[in-house]
Amino acid sequence: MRGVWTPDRIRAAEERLFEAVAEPVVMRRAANGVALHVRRLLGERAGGVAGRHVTLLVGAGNNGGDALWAGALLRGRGVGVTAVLLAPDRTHGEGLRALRAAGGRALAAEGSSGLTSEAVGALRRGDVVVDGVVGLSARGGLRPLAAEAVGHVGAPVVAVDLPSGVDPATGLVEGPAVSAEVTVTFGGLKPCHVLEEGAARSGRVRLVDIGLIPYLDEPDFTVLDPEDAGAAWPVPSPEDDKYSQGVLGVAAGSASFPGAAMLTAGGAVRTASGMVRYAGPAADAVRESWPEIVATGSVGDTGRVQAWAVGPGIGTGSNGREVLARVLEEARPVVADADAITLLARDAALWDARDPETPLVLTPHDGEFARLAGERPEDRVAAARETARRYGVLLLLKGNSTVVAAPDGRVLVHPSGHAWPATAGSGDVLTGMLGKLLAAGVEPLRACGCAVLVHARAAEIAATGSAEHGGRAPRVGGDEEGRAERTVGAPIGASALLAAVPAAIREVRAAATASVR
Ligand SMILES: NC(=O)C1=CN([C@@H]2O[C@H](COP(=O)(O)OP(=O)(O)OC[C@H]3O[C@@H](n4cnc5c(N)ncnc54)[C@H](OP(=O)(O)O)[C@@H]3O)[C@@H](O)[C@H]2O)[C@@H](O)CC1
Ligand SMILES: [K+]
Repeated sequence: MRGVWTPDRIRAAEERLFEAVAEPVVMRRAANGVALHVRRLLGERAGGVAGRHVTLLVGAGNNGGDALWAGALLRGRGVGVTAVLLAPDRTHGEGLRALRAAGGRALAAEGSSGLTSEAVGALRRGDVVVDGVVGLSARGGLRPLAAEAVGHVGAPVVAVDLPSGVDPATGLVEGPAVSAEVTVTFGGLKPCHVLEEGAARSGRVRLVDIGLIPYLDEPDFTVLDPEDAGAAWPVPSPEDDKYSQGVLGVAAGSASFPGAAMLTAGGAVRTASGMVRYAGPAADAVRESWPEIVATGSVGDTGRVQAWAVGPGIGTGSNGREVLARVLEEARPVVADADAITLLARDAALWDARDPETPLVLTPHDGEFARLAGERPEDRVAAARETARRYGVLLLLKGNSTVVAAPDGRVLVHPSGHAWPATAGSGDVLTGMLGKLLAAGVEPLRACGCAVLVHARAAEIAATGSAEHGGRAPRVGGDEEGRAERTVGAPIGASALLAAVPAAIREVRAAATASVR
């Protein structure tokens, strides 16, 4: 599990650190980390370090200072280094002196009409480009000269702290921005590394210890790693029977639209052993697809369950409303998706059926969220947190970066880095998976985080066939640590995702086992 801190809180921790350790010492630590990861990337992409060429794109602040110091260190390893200075009269003085003393070159980016041809040549020549344009103090989209320079970068980029052009606090991008192969950040992750377009633009994020950790407070939110999901995933113990592992009730689909029922129920069956009961008009179709499910026609006939998954395909008319009200009255943990969210958004009386002490998880995409909150989410973390608090629910806001907020203010984010789950019926599978984790007694916020992570990984496995490669996706360029965007894949449907859920579970469980060795 990794913490994520807002830029303001990182800065506050930095202030406390600087009372104990001189600022230039901290900057040298940061630059050491940058130089290390540049060397690694040169090894991967240029086949070695000495004799290769690195271009630094340097802005006016300390972010540029980090890049210049890293350049000086790289000179010491025989790397040719050219710094392109976007603001020569405001460049970090000590960093520039260090680079020049080490034999690096520096040139002004701007000529009489935009970028000089020398600057363009340097940006094109680098085997790796270091992005030191702007870091934590970034405001708005890239300035025109910086934007023009970024447009000429063709080589793989190591971003210092964050990819320039990405808003540090939200991950949103306005106009041109750097797409990094590797982002080297300091002390703690920032929201831009895991949210919105920033997550994909950050590439592989590498955290460097600059001595900040003791000065950081509680993180603003956290990111689960595969080993966290693996450690929490329920598996039967020798004392277990089918009931003790948690029984899930599924109320989804209709006679004319049985697909939602089959996918939701399937998500539950593939997630954990134990038992799944189905209640609704698609009982025959569900029995046929999933003979292990006990299927009945209505919620009232279902028998005891430990949790409910309700909503996909139940409709938003009176039948759907009745099903949802009946499920809520049982005072068991509930995951409510799709039509159930629409019903809850427009019918305040439905909330009266709910026991406020019992966990209720809502899993909206942005459109459904707008029905609940009155507007589409902009700052997704703040929006999810506020809506979770207002309704007293766990709010799982689906998207490329999925945000899960608990009513007590805790937030988990899952940056999937790929969009393979964006396929019809995929949300139904997630609802079933999450319901089964709730039925098994997994703490609700963690259950949400685990379900989202495994669901996203299952989609990736289905799209790329990566489970056939020993659990690792085949990567373009042979980079085993590369991110999902560089994975070769083919579009999938939700049934393929569902079929890959066990492989994804095995993978996270293997990661958990490896991490305790
Ligand atoms: N404190 C420390 O010792 C440590 C700090 N560390 C490092 O320092 C970084 C923070 O440094 P920082 O605060 O100096 O600001 P920084 O992000 O470099 O940018 C400021 C300049 O950029 C400009 N600018 C703004 N927006 C822009 C845009 N959209 N497009 C283009 N330009 C834009 C703005 O220009 P102005 O508005 O003045 O014209 C301003 O002058 C942090 O990310 C980390 O790398 C590490 O070494 C650890 C120790
Ligand atoms: K940067």
